[in-house]
Amino acid sequence: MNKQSGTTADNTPHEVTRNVSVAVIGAGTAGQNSFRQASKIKDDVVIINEGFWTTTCVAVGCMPSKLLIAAADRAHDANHSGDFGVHATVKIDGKQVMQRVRDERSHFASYIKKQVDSWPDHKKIDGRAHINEQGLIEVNDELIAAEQIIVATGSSPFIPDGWADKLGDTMLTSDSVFELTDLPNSMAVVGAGAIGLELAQAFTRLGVEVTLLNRVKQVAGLKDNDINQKAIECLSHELTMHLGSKITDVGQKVNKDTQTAFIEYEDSAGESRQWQGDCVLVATGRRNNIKQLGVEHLGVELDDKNRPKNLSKKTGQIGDSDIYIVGDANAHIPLLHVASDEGYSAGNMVCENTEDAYIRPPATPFSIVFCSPQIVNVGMSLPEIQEDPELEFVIGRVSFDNQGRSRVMGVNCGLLHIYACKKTDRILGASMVGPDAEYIGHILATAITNDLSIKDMLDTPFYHPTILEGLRTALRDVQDKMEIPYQSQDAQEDNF
Ligand SMILES: Cc1cc2nc3c(=O)[nH]c(=O)nc-3n(C[C@H](O)[C@H](O)[C@H](O)COP(=O)(O)OP(=O)(O)OC[C@H]3O[C@@H](n4cnc5c(N)ncnc54)[C@H](O)[C@@H]3O)c2cc1C
Ligand SMILES: NC(=O)c1ccc[n+]([C@@H]2O[C@H](COP(=O)([O-])OP(=O)(O)OC[C@H]3O[C@@H](n4cnc5c(N)ncnc54)[C@H](O)[C@@H]3O)[C@@H](O)[C@H]2O)c1
Repeated sequence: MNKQSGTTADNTPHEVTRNVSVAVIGAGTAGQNSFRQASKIKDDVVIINEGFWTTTCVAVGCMPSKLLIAAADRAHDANHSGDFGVHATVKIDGKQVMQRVRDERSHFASYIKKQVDSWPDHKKIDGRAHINEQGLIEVNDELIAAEQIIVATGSSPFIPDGWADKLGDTMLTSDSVFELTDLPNSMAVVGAGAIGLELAQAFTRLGVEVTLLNRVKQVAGLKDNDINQKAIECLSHELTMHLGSKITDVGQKVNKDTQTAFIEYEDSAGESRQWQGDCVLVATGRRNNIKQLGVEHLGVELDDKNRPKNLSKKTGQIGDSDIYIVGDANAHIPLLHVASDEGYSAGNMVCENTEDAYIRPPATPFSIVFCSPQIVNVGMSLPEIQEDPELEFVIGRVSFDNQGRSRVMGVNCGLLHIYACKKTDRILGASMVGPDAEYIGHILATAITNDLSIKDMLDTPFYHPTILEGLRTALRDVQDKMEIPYQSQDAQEDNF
């Protein structure tokens, strides 16, 4: 790829302006990790980024969303303390809520900024990169020939065709919602994936009148029907959801200085309905930023969903080429820890850092949605297990509706399914909605990653009274269904 000249766009030079060993495109979590690792060994590494250098996670993703949820949870606890005989009067200051989200975000961003500021200026290029037909990188007035390229361009909110124009200023996405200076009175959230659920519930808890619409009767993409039904039941206690709705039109009505958004939809019974309110948060998925980049000029083939073919899930390398596609850009698993690991691995690969480099194996699939109760998936999904005729499996279950500590805390709604292999006594996967699911998920991910047996797990102490005892109940149920008589205790006995 070391070509010295080429046909370039009108505003870029026809001669190569610099030759580098490695070019990283995109300075989010994945790109920054790649750059840091590659720079440990090679001096001629550049990183090109358009927009903020403080990562999607910190600027418009994981952190501001969790900050909003933190405020919402405070409001929820205060509003529901009456059940415990503790009566509080709650006043929500929307301006202060949103200001704290941004102030704390700035705090997190300052660490990243400090790191980025420490990198030499000549290695950082602020601009939008494009790969031309010669495989050279065009950015601003530069034409860069790179021996190896790491693409870490992330993903962006997907907005259905025409909605941005029709909704105008009444449309929000996760890119703009954290810039609100006050809480709206009412909001529709479209999409019941991770973003839609987390934000719809958070705004509801903060007193916004929220209506959540989703195309299918499924939340958080849950693939286990029982867990999906339970999640819908638990979330419906406080969230107005219209699942299985088909949106037929969106728009805004302008009346003097005020704008109102509307959504026309057919509900799950086929009835035509209209929603009206202050704004619409579009959370209909994200798409990887790759289509316009020109990776096809590097010999990368994309499938019909714009996912690169021949992707190494360990390093992001495309076949045995000099191209790596990491993080959300490869649309494999668009989560922070995956972007971080892939970026780190690719950075080590390109500089052949065999000294202190450890290329991590692909992580056990693991996701958490931070709604209440939380939704967690670990390892293989139920359909994946069912598709494999070799896998003889049982499903161990526990309900959290009457689980001791969950009831004590007033968070007793939930269900955990553990899928376990009869032949190997190992956990294949799990799906859950319930309290403390983030911790239960981590224990299950550790068990799968480290090949622990059900027996190993049951030999581990479970403290009483904890919500985690629910996990033990499900493990005992697995054991019972496998007919392995390690500990013949009644699976439900430790509910209290
Ligand atoms: C609201 C929200 C909440 C989330 N919550 C969680 C969570 O709780 N847990 C979790 O694990 N994940 C969460 N995620 C997902 C997580 O944020 C992403 O998986 C992760 O940030 C992706 O990192 P990345 O490095 O791949 O991309 P990014 O951080 O997006 O970096 C990509 C960079 O490339 C730049 N770029 C794009 N195209 C070009 C180009 N042509 N030239 C130059 N630069 C370019 C972009 O501007 C950007 O700066 C959340 C996401 C959102 C939106
Ligand atoms: N806690 C977390 O880990 C976390 C939090 C937020 C985001 N994320 C990441 O961000 C990614 C994107 O999240 P997301 O929630 O935007 O996407 P998603 O793909 O998970 O969910 C989108 C939802 O929108 C629905 N939808 C799509 N088009 C629609 C339409 N026209 N009308 C009604 N419903 C429609 C889909 O049925 C789906 O339920 C996630 O996959 C995840 O990787 C993770």
